Amino acid sequence: MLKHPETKYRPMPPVGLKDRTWPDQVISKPPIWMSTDLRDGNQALFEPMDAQRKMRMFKTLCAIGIKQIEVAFPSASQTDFDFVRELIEGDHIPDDVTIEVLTQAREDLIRRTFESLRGARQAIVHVYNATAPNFRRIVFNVDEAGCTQIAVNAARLIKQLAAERPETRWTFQYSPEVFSGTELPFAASVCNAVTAVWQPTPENKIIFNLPATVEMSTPNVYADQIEWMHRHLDQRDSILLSVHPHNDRGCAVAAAELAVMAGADRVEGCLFGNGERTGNVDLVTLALNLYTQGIHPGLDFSNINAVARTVEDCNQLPIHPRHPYVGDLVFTAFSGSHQDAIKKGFAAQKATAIWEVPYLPVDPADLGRTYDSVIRVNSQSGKGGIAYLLESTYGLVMPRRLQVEFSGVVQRHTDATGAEVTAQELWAMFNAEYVQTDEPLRYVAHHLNEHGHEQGIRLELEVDDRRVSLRGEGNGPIDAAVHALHLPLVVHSYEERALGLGANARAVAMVEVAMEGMPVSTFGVGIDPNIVTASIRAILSGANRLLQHADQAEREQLLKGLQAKLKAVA
Ligand SMILES: CC(=O)SCCNC(=O)CCNC(=O)[C@H](O)C(C)(C)COP(=O)(O)OP(=O)(O)OC[C@H]1O[C@@H](n2cnc3c(N)ncnc32)[C@H](O)[C@@H]1OP(=O)(O)O
Ligand SMILES: CC(C)C(=O)C(=O)O
Repeated sequence: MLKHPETKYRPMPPVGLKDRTWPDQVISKPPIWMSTDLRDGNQALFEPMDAQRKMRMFKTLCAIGIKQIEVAFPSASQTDFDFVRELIEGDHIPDDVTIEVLTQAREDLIRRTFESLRGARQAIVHVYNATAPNFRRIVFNVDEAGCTQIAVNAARLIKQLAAERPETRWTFQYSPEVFSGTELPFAASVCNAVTAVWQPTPENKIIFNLPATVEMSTPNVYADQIEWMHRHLDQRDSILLSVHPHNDRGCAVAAAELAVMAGADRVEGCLFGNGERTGNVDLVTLALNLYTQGIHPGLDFSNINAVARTVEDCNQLPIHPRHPYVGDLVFTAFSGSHQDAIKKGFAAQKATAIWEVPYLPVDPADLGRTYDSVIRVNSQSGKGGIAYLLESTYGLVMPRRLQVEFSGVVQRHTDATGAEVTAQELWAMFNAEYVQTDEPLRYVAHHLNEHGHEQGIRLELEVDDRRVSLRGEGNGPIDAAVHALHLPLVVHSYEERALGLGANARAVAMVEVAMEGMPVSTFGVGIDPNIVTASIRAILSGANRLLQHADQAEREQLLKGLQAKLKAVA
């Protein structure tokens, strides 16, 4: 990097449009979308698409609902020429779709381009020449008049060749290439010269496409450039004003949106932002940005993953996992406070039609994406995400204090491994930590009996590998089981819930227990088809976990009553 970049690079001058109106505009309808995936996108690939991939892309674009599709640069290669012929001769073009083709402003190329379009019902012929001063000087070695003449000559030839083929409904399009770096009065004067040749009417409009061939400025400057042209083009009511932003500064989406606010009627771009260098503007992001404002973009991304896989296959380029709306990770929250807010948001969402889930600008389901991947757990996660995964995957609804306790268990694991844990791994950890805790007390069976007003229980356990039978009484089965254990056990809370539905339903009981004389409480969990068995298992789980956390002296003290009982029954 240079210490003094000002010695090598010049800042883009502002347009100085003092009475600009675009900042106050609100986009209330979608622009006309034009896909250039098969042209600008295709020319930017390691390997341009073959005929099959081109056809797959074309059909996908049609299925999404794009009505103008730049299908080729027919004079550039036989593949491109043949593809246009196949579309026309194979009758692959839906009636409401217009194909477009690009050509340089050169006679031989324009003639070849028209040849490729023979027999088309309707077509847009798109011609360009670069108008920026460095192109005039370095590439073409022409002055302004010479540059204008290239455009005018091409416009004349196109008009003439179209008139010779009246069976096709023609639309003409002209791009002053590198508009973003062209002096505005000159850009307008070239366009107006082309208008004078093509003589459009409001019923038979022409298209002027103003490309940010290289994105050179902040998007507000591009918006000023577009508004300036919008005001200075002759016969504006006979012109569709189109933009073609590239993404060199990473602002193409913003530039396109501001350009539409500034008067553009049409946007050219590619799906997921493919295209030369940093890409063309991403049509999917633009469309879904509109959608999240409550404006239907007229494009269908209700199965966005399928579109993404097709585009990746056609382009042989991967889509970034953080790409807006479509990336694998864009509906995923790892961090705890996000997970907590999303979990609460989903619950609150059931009561309202307007989408309000925090952190999610769009309902993933609208794009055919599932909630499964919304919340993922790693060391940045909190109890909300863990609880969400166990609830959404296994139907386990944990009391808040159990969520807090279990998230400590998960946190120790994720801190140690540094890895993400799946819902299946969480469930296994939960079972190992709570449900399968049977040391030193292992449940074998129980038998209930009535003792007057009291509930009696005979509890069959294995204690340190010894089978024992303990009796207790209480005001219910849980109380009776606690008494049977002869442990100084206090039950702080008890919750039971169903896991699953119908014949496969099981009960889950969750108790918070403490030992008298010990400062800590902990949870025990039991799962069983029978609710009483689940509850007794939960008590044993809680007792075992307390005993495991006690030191040797505490453990002996706590087990004193039970040991005495065991001696007595031996
Ligand atoms: C910004 C964009 O994406 S524009 C689209 C760019 N896409 C492509 O270029 C892909 C397709 N193009 C090609 O395959 C080739 O350029 C072809 C087949 C069309 C033409 O190839 P060639 O005849 O070999 O010419 P080449 O591409 O090298 O062009 C150079 C000549 O065309 C002239 N030229 C370039 N663009 C234009 C234009 N838009 N209008 C008029 N003349 C032009 C140049 O000044 C140069 O002229 P010179 O030879 O007299 O100096
Ligand atoms: C031909 C034009 C529209 C182009 O692709 C560009 O300028 O980026």
